[in-house]
Amino acid sequence: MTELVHTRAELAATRDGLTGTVGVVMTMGALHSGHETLLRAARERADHVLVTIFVNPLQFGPDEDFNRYPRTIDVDLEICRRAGVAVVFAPVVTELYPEGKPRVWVDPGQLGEELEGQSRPGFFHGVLTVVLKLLHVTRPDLAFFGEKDYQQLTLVRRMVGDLDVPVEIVGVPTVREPDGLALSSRNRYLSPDERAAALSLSGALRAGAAAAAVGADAGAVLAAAHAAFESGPSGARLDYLVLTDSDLEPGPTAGPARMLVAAWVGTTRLIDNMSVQLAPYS
Ligand SMILES: Nc1ncnc2c1ncn2[C@@H]1O[C@H](COP(=O)(O)OP(=O)(O)OP(=O)(O)O)[C@@H](O)[C@H]1O
Ligand SMILES: CC(C)(CO)[C@@H](O)C(=O)[O-]
Ligand code: BAL
Repeated sequence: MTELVHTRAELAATRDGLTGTVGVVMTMGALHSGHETLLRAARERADHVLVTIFVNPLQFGPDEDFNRYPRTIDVDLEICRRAGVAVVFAPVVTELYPEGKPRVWVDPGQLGEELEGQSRPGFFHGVLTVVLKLLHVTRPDLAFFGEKDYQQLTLVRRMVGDLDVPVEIVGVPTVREPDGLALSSRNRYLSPDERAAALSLSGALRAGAAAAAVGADAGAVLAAAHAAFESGPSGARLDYLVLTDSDLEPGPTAGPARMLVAAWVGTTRLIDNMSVQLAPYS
């Protein structure tokens, strides 16, 4: 049975009653198969799975979609029940921020200002602040994050390392539609034409990965990805398309690397990323 709790006091009491290991999956709700994969991964590794559902106002800019973000709590609960989730913590905003915005925030450092942080100023300050708070109130042994939000996963790992937070962070590979589109709650904003245009993101990444697979160097990999984006379905406007090393440090590298893309499709901003293996320097 899945227990739904809304307050920190209820959560603390329920958490105290869980014996064995606890895995947390933090979400903003509007659950889809990507989230279900995280729930399964958590079930496999932990004795109990605790899910948080919270649309965190701190990570939304003034012109972003906080108000229209999909809220589907009944369906979300059913998904959690089917997945064997022990506890769902779904607080209202004032439960986590009783005095409005906190005075003290987590500073994500330089990487927090780049890529997503450059396009969404303050985004990672808001994400890391709420993640740290949710880690404190849920007290998990393990916390599961999707690679779909690769920069977020990287920064959460850095935060728990740099600030000595006693939790293991587990990354879960991106779940995609059969045609390559990464699952995302924001996909439900897309019209049929926009849904087609959204394939430009995964198409670019796949072209880059394919070039790397036949030995292209970093410059050629990036060029192949850009060319695929430009010649892909029309309607997507590129924000960034970059190649970094696996820790998101810039510069072409040999060995494991990461290609990341963000683009606007209509009024919806989508992100995606893929690992690419660059040939060793000869
Ligand atoms: N396709 C996916 N594959 C793997 N993990 C995912 C996928 N989509 C979301 N996640 C992970 O689920 C967790 C909760 O994400 P969130 O609730 O923001 O969903 P989302 O689909 O990323 O939403 P949005 O469209 O707003 O970005 C995050 O760790 C995120 O990386
Ligand atoms: C980690 C998170 C739940 C923090 O609000 C959010 O950024 C998300 O859903 O990826
Ligand atoms: N999926 C990351 C949370 C966000 O885009 O706000």
